[in-house]
Amino acid sequence: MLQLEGVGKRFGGLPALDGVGFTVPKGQVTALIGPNGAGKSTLINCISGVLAPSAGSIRFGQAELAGMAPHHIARLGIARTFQNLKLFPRLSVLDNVLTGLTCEAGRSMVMAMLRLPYLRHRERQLKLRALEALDRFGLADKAALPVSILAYGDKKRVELARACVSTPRLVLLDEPVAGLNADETAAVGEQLGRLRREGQTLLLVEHDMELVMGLADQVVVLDSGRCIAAGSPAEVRRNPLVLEAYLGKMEATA
Ligand SMILES: Nc1ncnc2c1ncn2[C@@H]1O[C@H](COP(=O)(O)OP(=O)(O)OP(=O)(O)O)[C@@H](O)[C@H]1O
Repeated sequence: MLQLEGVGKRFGGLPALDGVGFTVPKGQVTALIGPNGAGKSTLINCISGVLAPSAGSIRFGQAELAGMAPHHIARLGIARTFQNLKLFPRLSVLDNVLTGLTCEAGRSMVMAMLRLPYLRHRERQLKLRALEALDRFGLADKAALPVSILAYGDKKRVELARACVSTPRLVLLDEPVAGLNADETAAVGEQLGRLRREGQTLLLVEHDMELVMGLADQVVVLDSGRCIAAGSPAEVRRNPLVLEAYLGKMEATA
């Protein structure tokens, strides 16, 4: 579904990504792991169009994503969450989730000004979908609240609902449980597990190894901008390069 080949990204001459290549198969969960500064967020930003890669190819079906604008990439069916939340603090929870449907709603802006009955019906449909998405992530009772008053864990779930509301072909998740307590992590893990069972293709960046190992079909390991391993969770877990580069470091700091 998503195919990366030789992806590179330089910041002021320094390589953050160097020749990264792997495939994200349809209907599977691919986890991207690696120590701090390995280049995981940079890669997610290159795939979603926030950054243009300096080299290589990122193919999504027939489309080449490298250098494409984020809104074009979103329109192809790729949604994402952010490591540092990017919600609209002045909007309600429901309206934040509705922004995940702008690709579908935007086309009818001019018609919306005409207040045609069809459009009022369409608006209701979009609201219903947003409410359904909130319900799936256990937030239906908070729909009308300003998002700014929500606890951090709830805000993370609003981002997930916004990413999933458009039923995207691929969801990119940048550290969905970072900063959550054990109960909140378990709840999000359960919700991601449900998405997986429903056949949602996910590319997940996460430091929580328990979540990664329980959820991923394939694990890709980055270290200093390079892909050093890829395989099933069991294969990656016993790969000496990974143990040295990543898990070893974690144990050393534990
Ligand atoms: N906008 C930027 N300008 C300059 N350097 C950057 C920029 N963004 C990232 N980098 C550098 O690129 C490298 C990769 O960073 P990145 O945030 O992608 O790593 P990461 O694997 O996501 O780390 P973490 O797990 O801590 O989030 C780091 O050395 C970082 O300092």
